[in-house]
Amino acid sequence: MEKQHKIAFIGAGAMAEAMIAGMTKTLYKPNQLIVTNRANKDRLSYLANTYGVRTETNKQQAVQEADIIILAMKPKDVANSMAEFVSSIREDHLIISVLAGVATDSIVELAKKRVPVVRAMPNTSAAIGKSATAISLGKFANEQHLAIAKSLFETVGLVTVVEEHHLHAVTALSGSGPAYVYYLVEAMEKAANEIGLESNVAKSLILQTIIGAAEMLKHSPKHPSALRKEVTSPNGTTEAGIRVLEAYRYQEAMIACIKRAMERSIELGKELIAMTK
Ligand SMILES: NC(=O)C1=CN([C@@H]2O[C@H](COP(=O)(O)OP(=O)(O)OC[C@H]3O[C@@H](n4cnc5c(N)ncnc54)[C@H](O)[C@@H]3O)[C@@H](O)[C@H]2O)C=CC1
Ligand SMILES: O=C(O)[C@@H]1CCC=N1
Repeated sequence: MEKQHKIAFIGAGAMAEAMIAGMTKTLYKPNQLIVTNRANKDRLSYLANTYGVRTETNKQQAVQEADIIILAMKPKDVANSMAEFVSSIREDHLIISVLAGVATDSIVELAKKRVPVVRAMPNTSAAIGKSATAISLGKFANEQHLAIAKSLFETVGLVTVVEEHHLHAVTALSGSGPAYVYYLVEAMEKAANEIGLESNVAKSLILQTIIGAAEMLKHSPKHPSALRKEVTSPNGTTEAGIRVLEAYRYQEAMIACIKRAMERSIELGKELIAMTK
């Protein structure tokens, strides 16, 4: 039987919870997960009560007990956080970082050891096993570490392996991606309200429309633009609506959004390097 890894989460926010929710629904027993955060004990109690995971306020203790350390704090907090448990990091640990923008080399430097690091970019759909996660290896990580990280993230969705420099793009696209979809839904809900639909009716219609379109994208061999054209009758309602989106440069806005998110990922990595110099 495969070894049951003990996993210490350092950081217990939105992303950690999404992973914990997904992981405890599948391969992991709650007692394999030890969760720590900066100081919020109520948050730890909530996670213990909701998922049955163990919580720990002593990060050194959590790290010592674990085989895998998952870094899940904000990028700006990683240096201070790792300083709290650096003496407990061993070279036989596997560190998995989900931090946006932060290079594996920066994590190795903060660990002050030749420790294997896997950098991952999941998204919050991990909570329901639907994350799109990309991972890449740091300089001391090998194929075995990759396999461990891959199987961990496969419990919460799809996993793809990319070269590390591509993780900035991945972060902008699929790490932040759920927020772009939620933003669209928010706009659709506002519109529905303004054109007089009752909110419950609108919600279920919007939800089914998004799910239906996503399933079409998944199962149809057609390009998204072909699927769009099938909805767009000449001189019909969709064409009239899309003309407005074009006037507002909707596609250009989305492209600019994703490019700016990618730039921000690069900035976050550089800000950490500047902070730790
Ligand atoms: N929220 C998302 O959709 C995604 C987030 N990420 C990455 O995940 C990381 C966490 O993001 P969120 O969960 O959204 O943030 P969050 O703000 O919800 O959670 C951050 C957590 O870090 C903890 N923390 C801060 N300083 C600490 C310290 N010194 N020691 C231990 N814990 C400490 C906080 O107590 C909190 O539990 C970020 O680096 C982000 O780039 C990656 C993919 C998606
Ligand atoms: O907004 C952020 O920085 C994080 C990374 C990807 C999603 N949330």
